[in-house]
Amino acid sequence: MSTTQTTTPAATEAAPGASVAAPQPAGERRPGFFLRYLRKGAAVAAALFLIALAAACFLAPWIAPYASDATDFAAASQGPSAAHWLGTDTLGRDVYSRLLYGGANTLGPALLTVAVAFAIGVPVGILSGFKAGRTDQVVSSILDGIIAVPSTIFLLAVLAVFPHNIVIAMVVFGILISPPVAKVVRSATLGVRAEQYIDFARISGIGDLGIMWKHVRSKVAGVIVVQMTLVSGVAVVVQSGLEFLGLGPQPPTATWGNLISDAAELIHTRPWMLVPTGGIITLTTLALWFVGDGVRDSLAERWQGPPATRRSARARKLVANQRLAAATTGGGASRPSDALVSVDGVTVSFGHGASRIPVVQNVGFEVAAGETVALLGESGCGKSVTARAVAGLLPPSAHVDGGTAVFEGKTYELSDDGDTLPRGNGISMIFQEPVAALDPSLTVGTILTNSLRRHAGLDRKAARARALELLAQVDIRDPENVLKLYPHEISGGMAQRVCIARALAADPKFLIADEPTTALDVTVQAGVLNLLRERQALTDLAVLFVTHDWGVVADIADRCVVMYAGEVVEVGTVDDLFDDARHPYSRALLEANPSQGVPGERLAALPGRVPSPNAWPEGCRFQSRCPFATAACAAGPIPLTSTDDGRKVRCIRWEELRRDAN
Ligand SMILES: Nc1ncnc2c1ncn2[C@@H]1O[C@H](COP(=O)(O)OP(=O)(O)OP(=O)(O)O)[C@@H](O)[C@H]1O
Repeated sequence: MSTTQTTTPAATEAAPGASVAAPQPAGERRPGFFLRYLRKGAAVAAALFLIALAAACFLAPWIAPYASDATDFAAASQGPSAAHWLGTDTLGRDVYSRLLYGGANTLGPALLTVAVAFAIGVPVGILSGFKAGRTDQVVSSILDGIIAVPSTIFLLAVLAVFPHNIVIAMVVFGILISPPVAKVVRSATLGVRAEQYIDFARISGIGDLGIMWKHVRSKVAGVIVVQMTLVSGVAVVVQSGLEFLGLGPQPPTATWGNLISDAAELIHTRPWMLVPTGGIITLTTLALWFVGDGVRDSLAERWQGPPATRRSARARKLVANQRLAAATTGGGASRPSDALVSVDGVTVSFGHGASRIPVVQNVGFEVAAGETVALLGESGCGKSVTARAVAGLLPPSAHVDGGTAVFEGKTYELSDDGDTLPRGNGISMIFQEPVAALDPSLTVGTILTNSLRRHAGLDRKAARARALELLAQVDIRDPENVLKLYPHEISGGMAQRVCIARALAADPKFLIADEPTTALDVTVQAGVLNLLRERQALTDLAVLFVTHDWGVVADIADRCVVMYAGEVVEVGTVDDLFDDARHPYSRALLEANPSQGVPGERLAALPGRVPSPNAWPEGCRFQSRCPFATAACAAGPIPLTSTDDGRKVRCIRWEELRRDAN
């Protein structure tokens, strides 16, 4: 008897060696868009109503029981009957038939308004939100200027020039209503732009247009659909209002506005007339809104996954202990003489004008091919800002005030957008939240094959084959199955492996890893670090590893760059730092490291906190927390001194302190 074994997607993650990546429960696969929409009763009913209404209106000449202007004075002003389901008007015309004919005359121009508003508003909104900064400011000012135009007066002026031409009026209304649409789309785009998968796409070398098309469009689609339904409703109401005022097509042409106008004249004698004429507009508008909500929710559900989990403090402590033990057998590489990447003078500030504050100043480091350099320091020291400045992925509010990166002998001036950097097959990056770094609307297969087709120029079939290979290389079992999954359907550890696979797909020479294991479960972390080491050994990848975890440093790094309050305070090999840290901050950090603790003894704490960038003191920035600080430490800026043994330290007392300690 044969048995069939089923594996959950997360369980397909491999467990390399002893550092087993514990399987995590995967999310259930979600049904497709239409099935999700069909689960929403009100939205389905609304869509059916709108389809039936539109079909009936546009087929009115064939299905309406009477002609639009067929009069029957003998049956004038009657209520609903078998012959006239919604009654007749004062000329004996069938109200139901006129509603159908009027619907075609009303819905057509209203759809034109929507088409014009979105043809203008969507691209402008996406461009403005995505480019942000100066472009956004200019576009927003223009949009504000158009919004300030009193649209009703403008429409009346248009109708004065083109009397009763409701089509032109509604096209103009489409133009006038496009700025609010653009603003809503812009806001949604600004939110998407801040997502890590956009950074990931940028560091992969995808251009702005490609990112807007592949990653932004689908995320703002829900907002666009909701706006479309809202604008459609508004267009129907505005058009009917203009026709009600007698500014649209003249009687006997049937429009919903004209029908309401006729009914309003009989409000005292035959109030019933207002029910079908006003009711159809109300029902249409409501149905549009329900459809919009249903589409938006169905789109969003496609990539909504369970919230990301962070590992516990206890787990962090455990891994730090494990890794520190490993460090005692690890050897530190000496300072590289053949740096692949040489970063110098990185200075970044946030804010504008007088409130502009530097957060990173004059930071530099080198990384050789095959080397891992850890960028280390407490939270707020400027590690991520430095790493992002080098990758050209700073948020829009940040400004690069200076800095260069020499990469493979070529010098790049660092800039706010980093557009000139050799992204993709030069520099790549992986992030702290792996699931957030993967576009939730794309499957793992699409994410990887897009990257491969772009960078390696492979066709669809070859890209798929290479994607399978890459997944196998990052120790994912059953890659065939994983290719079909969405990011929310895989575990954090597997997502980080996919991110690494994607980063490696472009065959980069320099990988920036911004705390890539911090959000992962302790055992999964070890697997990811192993994987990075393996890939590095095979490809001679240079890695900048941002972390605040000495255990991780001991596990993976060759050298350390310790940062404090926006500047580098010490540079040395891992062994140098563990055996003979020279800056009091590095020493204090090591002493406060949980894995250094002696059982039964209180762990040394590092008192105080990193000063915020607007409160950096004159002189040594660590002075207020340093037990060895003297008046000289506050006298002026402390230089980063290179020592004879190839290390660097920013402390005027380091030699004296070292002598005292010995
Ligand atoms: N978007 C931002 N706007 C204003 N200030 C910011 C912004 N991002 C970072 N900063 C400031 O820049 C400084 C450096 O932050 P950064 O994130 O680089 O620190 P970090 O050492 O990487 O810390 P963590 O480990 O917590 O990420 C901090 O003072 C922080 O408050």
